[in-house]
Amino acid sequence: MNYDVVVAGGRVAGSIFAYHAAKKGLRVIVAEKNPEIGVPVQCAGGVSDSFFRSMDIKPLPEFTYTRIRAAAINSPSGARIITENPIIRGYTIERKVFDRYLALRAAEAGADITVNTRVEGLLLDEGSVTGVNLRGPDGSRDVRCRMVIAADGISSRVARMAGLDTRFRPEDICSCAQYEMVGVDVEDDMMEFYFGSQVAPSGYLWVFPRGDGKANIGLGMRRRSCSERGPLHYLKRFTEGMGYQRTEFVAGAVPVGGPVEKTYTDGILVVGDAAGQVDPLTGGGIHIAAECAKIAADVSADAIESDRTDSEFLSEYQRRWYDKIGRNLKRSLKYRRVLDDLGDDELDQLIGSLEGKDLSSISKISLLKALREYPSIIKILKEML
Ligand SMILES: Cc1cc2nc3c(=O)[nH]c(=O)nc-3n(C[C@H](O)[C@H](O)[C@H](O)COP(=O)(O)OP(=O)(O)OC[C@H]3O[C@@H](n4cnc5c(N)ncnc54)[C@H](O)[C@@H]3O)c2cc1C
Repeated sequence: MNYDVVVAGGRVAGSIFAYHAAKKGLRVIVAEKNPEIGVPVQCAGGVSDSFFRSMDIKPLPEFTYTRIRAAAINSPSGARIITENPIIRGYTIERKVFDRYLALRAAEAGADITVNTRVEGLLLDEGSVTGVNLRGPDGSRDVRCRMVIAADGISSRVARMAGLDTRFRPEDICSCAQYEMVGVDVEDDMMEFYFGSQVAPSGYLWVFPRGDGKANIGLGMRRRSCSERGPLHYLKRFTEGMGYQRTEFVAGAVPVGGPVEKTYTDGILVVGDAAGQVDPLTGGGIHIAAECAKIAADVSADAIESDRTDSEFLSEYQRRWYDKIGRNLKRSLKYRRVLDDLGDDELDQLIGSLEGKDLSSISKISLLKALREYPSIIKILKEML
């Protein structure tokens, strides 16, 4: 069968693209190389209310664990700020179930889904995509299509096959390690974040509750040299002696250097982690991947309807997603770089000076006033605010 679009990758970006494209009447097939959608998990599962609102998805009990209302930020020496800012509100979710839910939703909208099937190559005619080569359990087959969506995760091979540069510099990749643990003493509605060179150098450690004493405890860090210890070392150190039981281990990498320069070319759009569409400060990518996938579906439908799958027409995708989230990603990258330069003492000063204050209502001026004894922190905040 011929398709309008072949999607490489069947997680958040791929399935949300497929859902919206199929709804618009496109013939779509999603090829996922793993035998099961959403497995292995590579996520802590924190998702904001705004994701569910903007994607018109109900936070169903089958994939949500706990309702999140607050976040605690812990400094190296133990100072602690708690924020109940509405942007924190959301859920912890089970990605295994959630990713499968998204794929089924796409299938119900009319997309074909095939697992255990890898996009192995692109079929090109004078530089334009005319199809893909798929490799699955029954061998290899060519599928004709008019467009390909590279939703194949960090450092997308599929986009690189089309000549796009989707590589990230090693210092812009956050390596993560996470345990699912039981018997954890954590409040069900609060995410905990820990900073400092002893806990997570050039990154942070998280504790995301899953209810009934279960939690995802993980950390992400950018390694600046090969001799530096990796995230697993710090994760073991943090959790050792706490008496919690480990029930799952997750490892993964997140691109945190901002998006790749070009996310389209003739017949191809790049979406999600593949395009570096991740918040560089938090490493959160679910909401951003989803927004960009929706935009990609709109542009693909227009391109196919007007028989214009050339690079010039598809540049509209980059313009639209950049308009929507480009500025936020740039600002987050700037914040991340500022935080990179903070030593433990400055983190202590910054977090300590805000302890006990209501962060959701604090104004920029009162924040700067409260910090007047710390000129170095004021300098940092002025860059951030
Ligand atoms: C440890 C960790 C914790 C995280 N926690 C959070 C969090 O709490 N909240 C949040 O918002 N974000 C979080 N993220 C980031 C988030 O998981 C990603 O941004 C998001 O999953 C990106 O989705 P995606 O669909 O773009 O890519 P991916 O999830 O990487 O999916 C790509 C898919 O493509 C498939 N694939 C690859 N190559 C091919 C091919 N050639 N053919 C077919 N299929 C292929 C892969 O098997 C995979 O299923 C976390 C990431 C990590 C590593």
